[in-house]
Formats: sequence, C-alpha cells, structure tokens
Amino acid sequence: MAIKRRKISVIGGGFTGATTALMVAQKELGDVVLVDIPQMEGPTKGKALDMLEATPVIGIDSTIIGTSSYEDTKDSDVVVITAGIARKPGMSRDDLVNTNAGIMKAVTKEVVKYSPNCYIIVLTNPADAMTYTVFKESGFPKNRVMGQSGVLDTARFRTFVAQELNLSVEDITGFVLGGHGDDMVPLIRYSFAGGIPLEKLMPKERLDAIVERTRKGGGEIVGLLGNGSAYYAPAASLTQMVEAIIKDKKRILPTIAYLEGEYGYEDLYVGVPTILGGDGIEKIIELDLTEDEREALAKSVESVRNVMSALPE
Ligand SMILES: NC(=O)c1ccc[n+]([C@@H]2O[C@H](COP(=O)([O-])OP(=O)(O)OC[C@H]3O[C@@H](n4cnc5c(N)ncnc54)[C@H](O)[C@@H]3O)[C@@H](O)[C@H]2O)c1
Ligand SMILES: O=C(O)C[C@H](O)C(=O)O
Repeated sequence: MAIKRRKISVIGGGFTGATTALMVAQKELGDVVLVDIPQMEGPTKGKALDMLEATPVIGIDSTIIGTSSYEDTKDSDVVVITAGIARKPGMSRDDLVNTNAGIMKAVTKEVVKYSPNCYIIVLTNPADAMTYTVFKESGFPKNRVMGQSGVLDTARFRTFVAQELNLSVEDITGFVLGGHGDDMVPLIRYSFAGGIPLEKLMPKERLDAIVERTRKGGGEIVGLLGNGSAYYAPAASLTQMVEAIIKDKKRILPTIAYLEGEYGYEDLYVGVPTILGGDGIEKIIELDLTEDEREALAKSVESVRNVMSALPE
C-alpha cells in the first residue's frame, strides 16, 4: 500500500489557528486543514490559499485548505483546537469559560465523528478546563487528549532567562508545572543553562522577577496588542507538540494531561511533565517536589478546580 502523508486539522482559523497551520506546513509535518464557522468560510479559504501559494517559495509540498465542513477533516492524525474567543485587556482567561466550553463541545462532536482515531491538542482558554471538556465529550482515552500551556510558558521563561544572562535560548531549559494561569509554578530547581543550575548563575531576586514575568506573560502580550492575545509563540508551541506526535519523538514536554493520582490529584487536567510521542501522552513524569513547590502546585490546582466548577453541565 502506498505511504500517505499525515493529516493535521486545525479548528479555528483565527490568529493562533492560521499561524499554527502555516508553521505545521512549513515543517512538512503533513497536509493541513484549517476549519472555521460557516460565516468565516471566505476568510478561512483565503488564508489557506494564501499560505498554499507560499509553498513553492518556501519549498514544501504540504497542502493547506480552508473550510467550514468537518468532512474535510476526515481521518486526521492530529487535530488542534484553537476555536473560541480570546481575552481582551482587563479580562482573565477564566472569563472565557462559558462561551468556550460550549464551542469545545460542538467542535469535539464533529472532530470525533470524522476522525475517531486522532490525537487532540487543545489550545483554547481556559486551557486546563477546556481540555477536560474535550476529553469528556470525546470519550477518547486520556493519552489522546491533551492541552498546550507548558511549552509556551516555558518558552517565555527561557526567553527572559536568555535575555538576562545574554546566552543562547537553546541552552536554557525550564519547567513549568500547574494550570495555565497567573499562579502557574515555574520549577527553578529543574531549570538550567547548559546544564548549570540557574540558581548558580543569577541572584535570587532576578530569578524571582523572571518567574513573576513568566506567570503574567500572557497578560503582558494582551496589554500590548490591545485586541487579542499572543499567537506566534502559542503556534510555535503547538507545532512542537504536533511534531513530537507525528514523528514519534518521545520528547519530554510539559503538557496539560489527565491526572489519575499523579502528584496526588484525580480527575483533573493540569500541566505536568510528560513524554510526548507517537501514542500521544505516553507517560507522565512525577518529580519530587519540595514543601514550597507542593504548596504552589496546590494553589494552582485550586484555581483550575474553581474554573472547572463553573463549567456548564
Ligand atoms: N493555551 C494557550 O497557551 C493559549 C495561547 C494563545 C491563545 N489561547 C486561546 O486560544 C483561543 C484562540 O485564540 P485566537 O487568538 O486564535 O483567537 P481568534 O479570535 O483570532 O480566533 C478564534 C477563531 O475561532 C473561530 N471559532 C469560533 N467558534 C468556532 C467554532 N464553533 N468552530 C470553529 N471555529 C470557531 C472564530 O471564528 C475565530 O476565527 C482563545 O481562547 C485564546 O485565549 C490559548
Ligand atoms: O493570555 C492569554 O489570554 C492567551 C494565552 O493563554 C497566553 O498565555 O498567551
């Protein structure tokens, strides 16, 4: 049988969705289908056609189509969900819960109908609760439904550390645990520059300031943009997760994953270190936490649970 190209569908053709479609295509991870609501069909087709017309220049053979019909997503290998509303200045991600939960349910029904074997990555905010909603609606096993937050939060942390130390971003590693909110938990003890613990390279006050900026990183961009939220770094983060699955890379990446006792929590989606490969979340890695880190994680989990309690039935 002929070997087929992979198929990646991106639901929501707005800022994050369209940027993800382009980044995924640029890496030739597969053919891309960008989906939006019928009222947005023209602009979605237009964006996809514009991207397709860039492929000869870039030198890639991925196809990109825009559509409002889920039939076009049939037999996707990976589906990325970015559909929904984004926050504006003065709002928290949690203010989006009601509108976006309804959208998650509607979208998931269609995704599952046409791609019963796919892996789903959720970006829509509030991301932990939205990933939980998609998981429940899909009926998929937990390894096939995950959310994006930690790759982005860690990328922000790595950027700020690299700037501070005037080092390559490539040499900085970090870890962010917990929910995708302002009380996320950057784990300094597990963060390094070229293998050297960050605590040995920077005074505590500077590290604390970077942690604080990372926690509020989404809000910093929302404040600057004025009418929407970040999309380049979120799309790059999604693309890294798609690549880890499509290429079975077995990367250690922070992922919003379903917990069944790990870190002491049950029936909850929250950010934890995972191994991401050809079977989605192949493993959750449990790190030893200090008392302070455990408390910080508990606070972040409490915020996620609060949002979940506002989820419509
Ligand atoms: N988890 C993260 O790290 C992270 C990062 C960035 C953005 N986000 C979230 O991602 C979401 C999208 O952000 P954006 O900047 O792309 O917003 P956007 O407004 O640019 O795009 C959203 C798109 O979703 C579409 N949409 C709405 N309902 C739909 C439905 N039922 N089916 C298909 N498409 C539908 C809209 O028409 C729009 O084109 C927001 O909730 C935002 O908060 C999360
Ligand atoms: O902050 C937001 O509302 C968008 C996203 O979650 C981000 O962190 O950039």
